[in-house]
Amino acid sequence: MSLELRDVSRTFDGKTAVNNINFSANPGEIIGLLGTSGCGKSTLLRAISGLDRGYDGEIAINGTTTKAVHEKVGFIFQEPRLFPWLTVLENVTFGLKGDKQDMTARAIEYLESVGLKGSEKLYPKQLSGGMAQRVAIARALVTSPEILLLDEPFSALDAFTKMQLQDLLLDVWKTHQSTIVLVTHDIDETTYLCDRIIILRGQPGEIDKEIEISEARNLERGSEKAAFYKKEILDSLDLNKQSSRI
Ligand SMILES: Nc1ncnc2c1ncn2[C@@H]1O[C@H](COP(=O)(O)OP(=O)(O)OP(=O)(O)O)[C@@H](O)[C@H]1O
Repeated sequence: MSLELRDVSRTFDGKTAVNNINFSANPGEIIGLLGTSGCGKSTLLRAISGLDRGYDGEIAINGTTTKAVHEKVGFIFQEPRLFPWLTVLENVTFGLKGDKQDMTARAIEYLESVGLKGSEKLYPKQLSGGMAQRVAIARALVTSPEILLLDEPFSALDAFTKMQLQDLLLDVWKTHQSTIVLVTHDIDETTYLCDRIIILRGQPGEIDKEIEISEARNLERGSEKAAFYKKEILDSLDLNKQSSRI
């Protein structure tokens, strides 16, 4: 599904958090939203998800303007937000409509696809951080979202688990081809995963730059080309003071 934001602004108690945001995502594209703390990244995701309707401007999903929570939009947060009293399997099937047996089979299939086969009966307190976030990914995917909104989904994880889950996300993306909007502070994550990176700056946050990764998902971690994009991003965020001193 495509996604388009037209002149989206959000004001809280007279203070503008994001101003005049315009961008679009084609079906199956992975868009990164990058910017320093407080520039309104999560505010934009909440508006796209329909959880917050207090914005100005328009958000169109597949060409249709909507302010409702769209059934084809899934959300993954920084913390897994699992119900502690439910098992892994019950967390994934929670709220699903339809035949219980079918839903259970579907949830098991998704748990398997995120590497959690055999963990269905565990409770959240028995899981590592990475396992819990895998459950959150399975729970988001089981509804077959066509637009997936990720708000710093891996930032609470150690570096190795983070890389494993980035690869897992790419695996599931290859199968489902969801359109993804990824909010992150991790520049390497954006160059590794995204087709385009939208850089927000300021308070209120505005789009400063859009960087297209022409070799999207063909940039190895640590490669020269990935470093080239990283420098471009750091420069545009004014986080490369050394280079301006030379
Ligand atoms: N519900 C709210 N009520 C009042 N102000 C809010 C609300 N939500 C966000 N804001 C304000 O909007 C601005 C943008 O916040 P937001 O959380 O979207 O930024 P962010 O870029 O996601 O930050 P971070 O990277 O630190 O998560 C901040 O000044 C924040 O205080």
